[in-house]
Amino acid sequence: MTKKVLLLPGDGIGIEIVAEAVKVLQALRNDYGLAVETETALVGGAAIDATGGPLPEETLQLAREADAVLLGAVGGPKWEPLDISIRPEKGLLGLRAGLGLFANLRPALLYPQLASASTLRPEVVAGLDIMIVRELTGGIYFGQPRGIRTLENGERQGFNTLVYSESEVERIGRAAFDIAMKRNKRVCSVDKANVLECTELWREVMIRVAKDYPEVELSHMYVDNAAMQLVRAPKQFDVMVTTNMFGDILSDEASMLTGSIGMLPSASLDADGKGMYEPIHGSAPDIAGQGVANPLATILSVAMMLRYSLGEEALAARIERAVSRVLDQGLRTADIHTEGTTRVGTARMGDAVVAALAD
Ligand SMILES: NC(=O)C1=CN([C@@H]2O[C@H](COP(=O)(O)OP(=O)(O)OC[C@H]3O[C@@H](n4cnc5c(N)ncnc54)[C@H](O)[C@@H]3O)[C@@H](O)[C@H]2O)C=CC1
Ligand SMILES: CC(C)CC(=O)C(=O)O
Ligand SMILES: [Mg+2]
Repeated sequence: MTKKVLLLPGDGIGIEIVAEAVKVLQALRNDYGLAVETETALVGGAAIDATGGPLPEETLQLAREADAVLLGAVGGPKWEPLDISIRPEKGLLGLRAGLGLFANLRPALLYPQLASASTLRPEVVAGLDIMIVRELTGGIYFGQPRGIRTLENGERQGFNTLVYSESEVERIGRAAFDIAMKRNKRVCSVDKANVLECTELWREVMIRVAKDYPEVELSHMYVDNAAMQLVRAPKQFDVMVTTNMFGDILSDEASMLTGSIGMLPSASLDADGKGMYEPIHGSAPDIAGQGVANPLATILSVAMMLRYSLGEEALAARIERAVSRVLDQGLRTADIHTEGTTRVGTARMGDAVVAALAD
């Protein structure tokens, strides 16, 4: 049966990188038997400009009806501060919550060809393969109350609330342990349980969940130490499970160990495996429109889509091999360019991946 994929390019480089991912999807449809049809809808700043709001009801409905969603990125200076293309009531966070996408998988995998592009020494990152499992629909990004209020003395005060219920922690814990069972059977839960009661509960629940996975070794780490350990000895980690905000920050950090934030894909899954797929980076207004953004994180997000939502493992592996192949050819966008390699733009990188699908 033909699967439906909803494309949400969004803003800034989102438009450029999704165009390259679409080339890959089209090649898989034309030449490799992928039964897929795509539709495109508005989200983020583009939707604000066209309809007055960042998440039109029609977009949410199309996303619900689709088998999977591919998102570029949203936001930009035009819609900041307090970027309304992202905020929980309706923007990107509203889309994630509206689809129930509580489990965000962010694999920090080093392609060996990019060892010299990593911020760490090649011997420290060789073989790096971490799966960051980030809780995506709770925590401080969603907690109530929130806002900016004026105190009696006239001073203004900003406030946000970190909230997790046991069931929210348990389901993300189970997602992380299930993934660990298919990997090296080690989960490191990252919290700040020495200061925040909310994450004291998080730790308790993780310990409880671990009892159902006797083969998996559970460890705990405070987030400040985890941030340091990631740049000291990242290969100590297999699966890291953490809160929405900590996972947001740690995954951007981990991306640089793989060469660039332009290399990290992600899958955001609901309880039934339906998902939205997106690079972990944002709309990169500083390079938008220049044709230099790295499309590989988005193309690798298509591979995750094929694996997790469309049941096409062989085609997912084909994309990942193609990415490896273009790196073998020495092709690099500016963010991963190193001496002796060939600098290419966004479109040429996308075309090269399409050509390498045949290998
Ligand atoms: N999922 C989403 O839609 C996200 C949206 N944002 C939004 O994006 C906008 C920009 O946010 P920033 O904090 O600047 O984060 P960003 O991730 O957009 O950019 C950070 C830095 O990484 C570079 N970069 C990002 N992706 C790249 C790629 N594919 N190739 C080469 N270089 C790349 C950018 O040029 C920039 O120097 C903001 O409006 C923010 O709210 C931020 C993060 C995620
Ligand atoms: C809405 C933000 C949390 C976007 C972001 O930075 C991310 O998901 O990585
Ligand atoms: Mg982020």
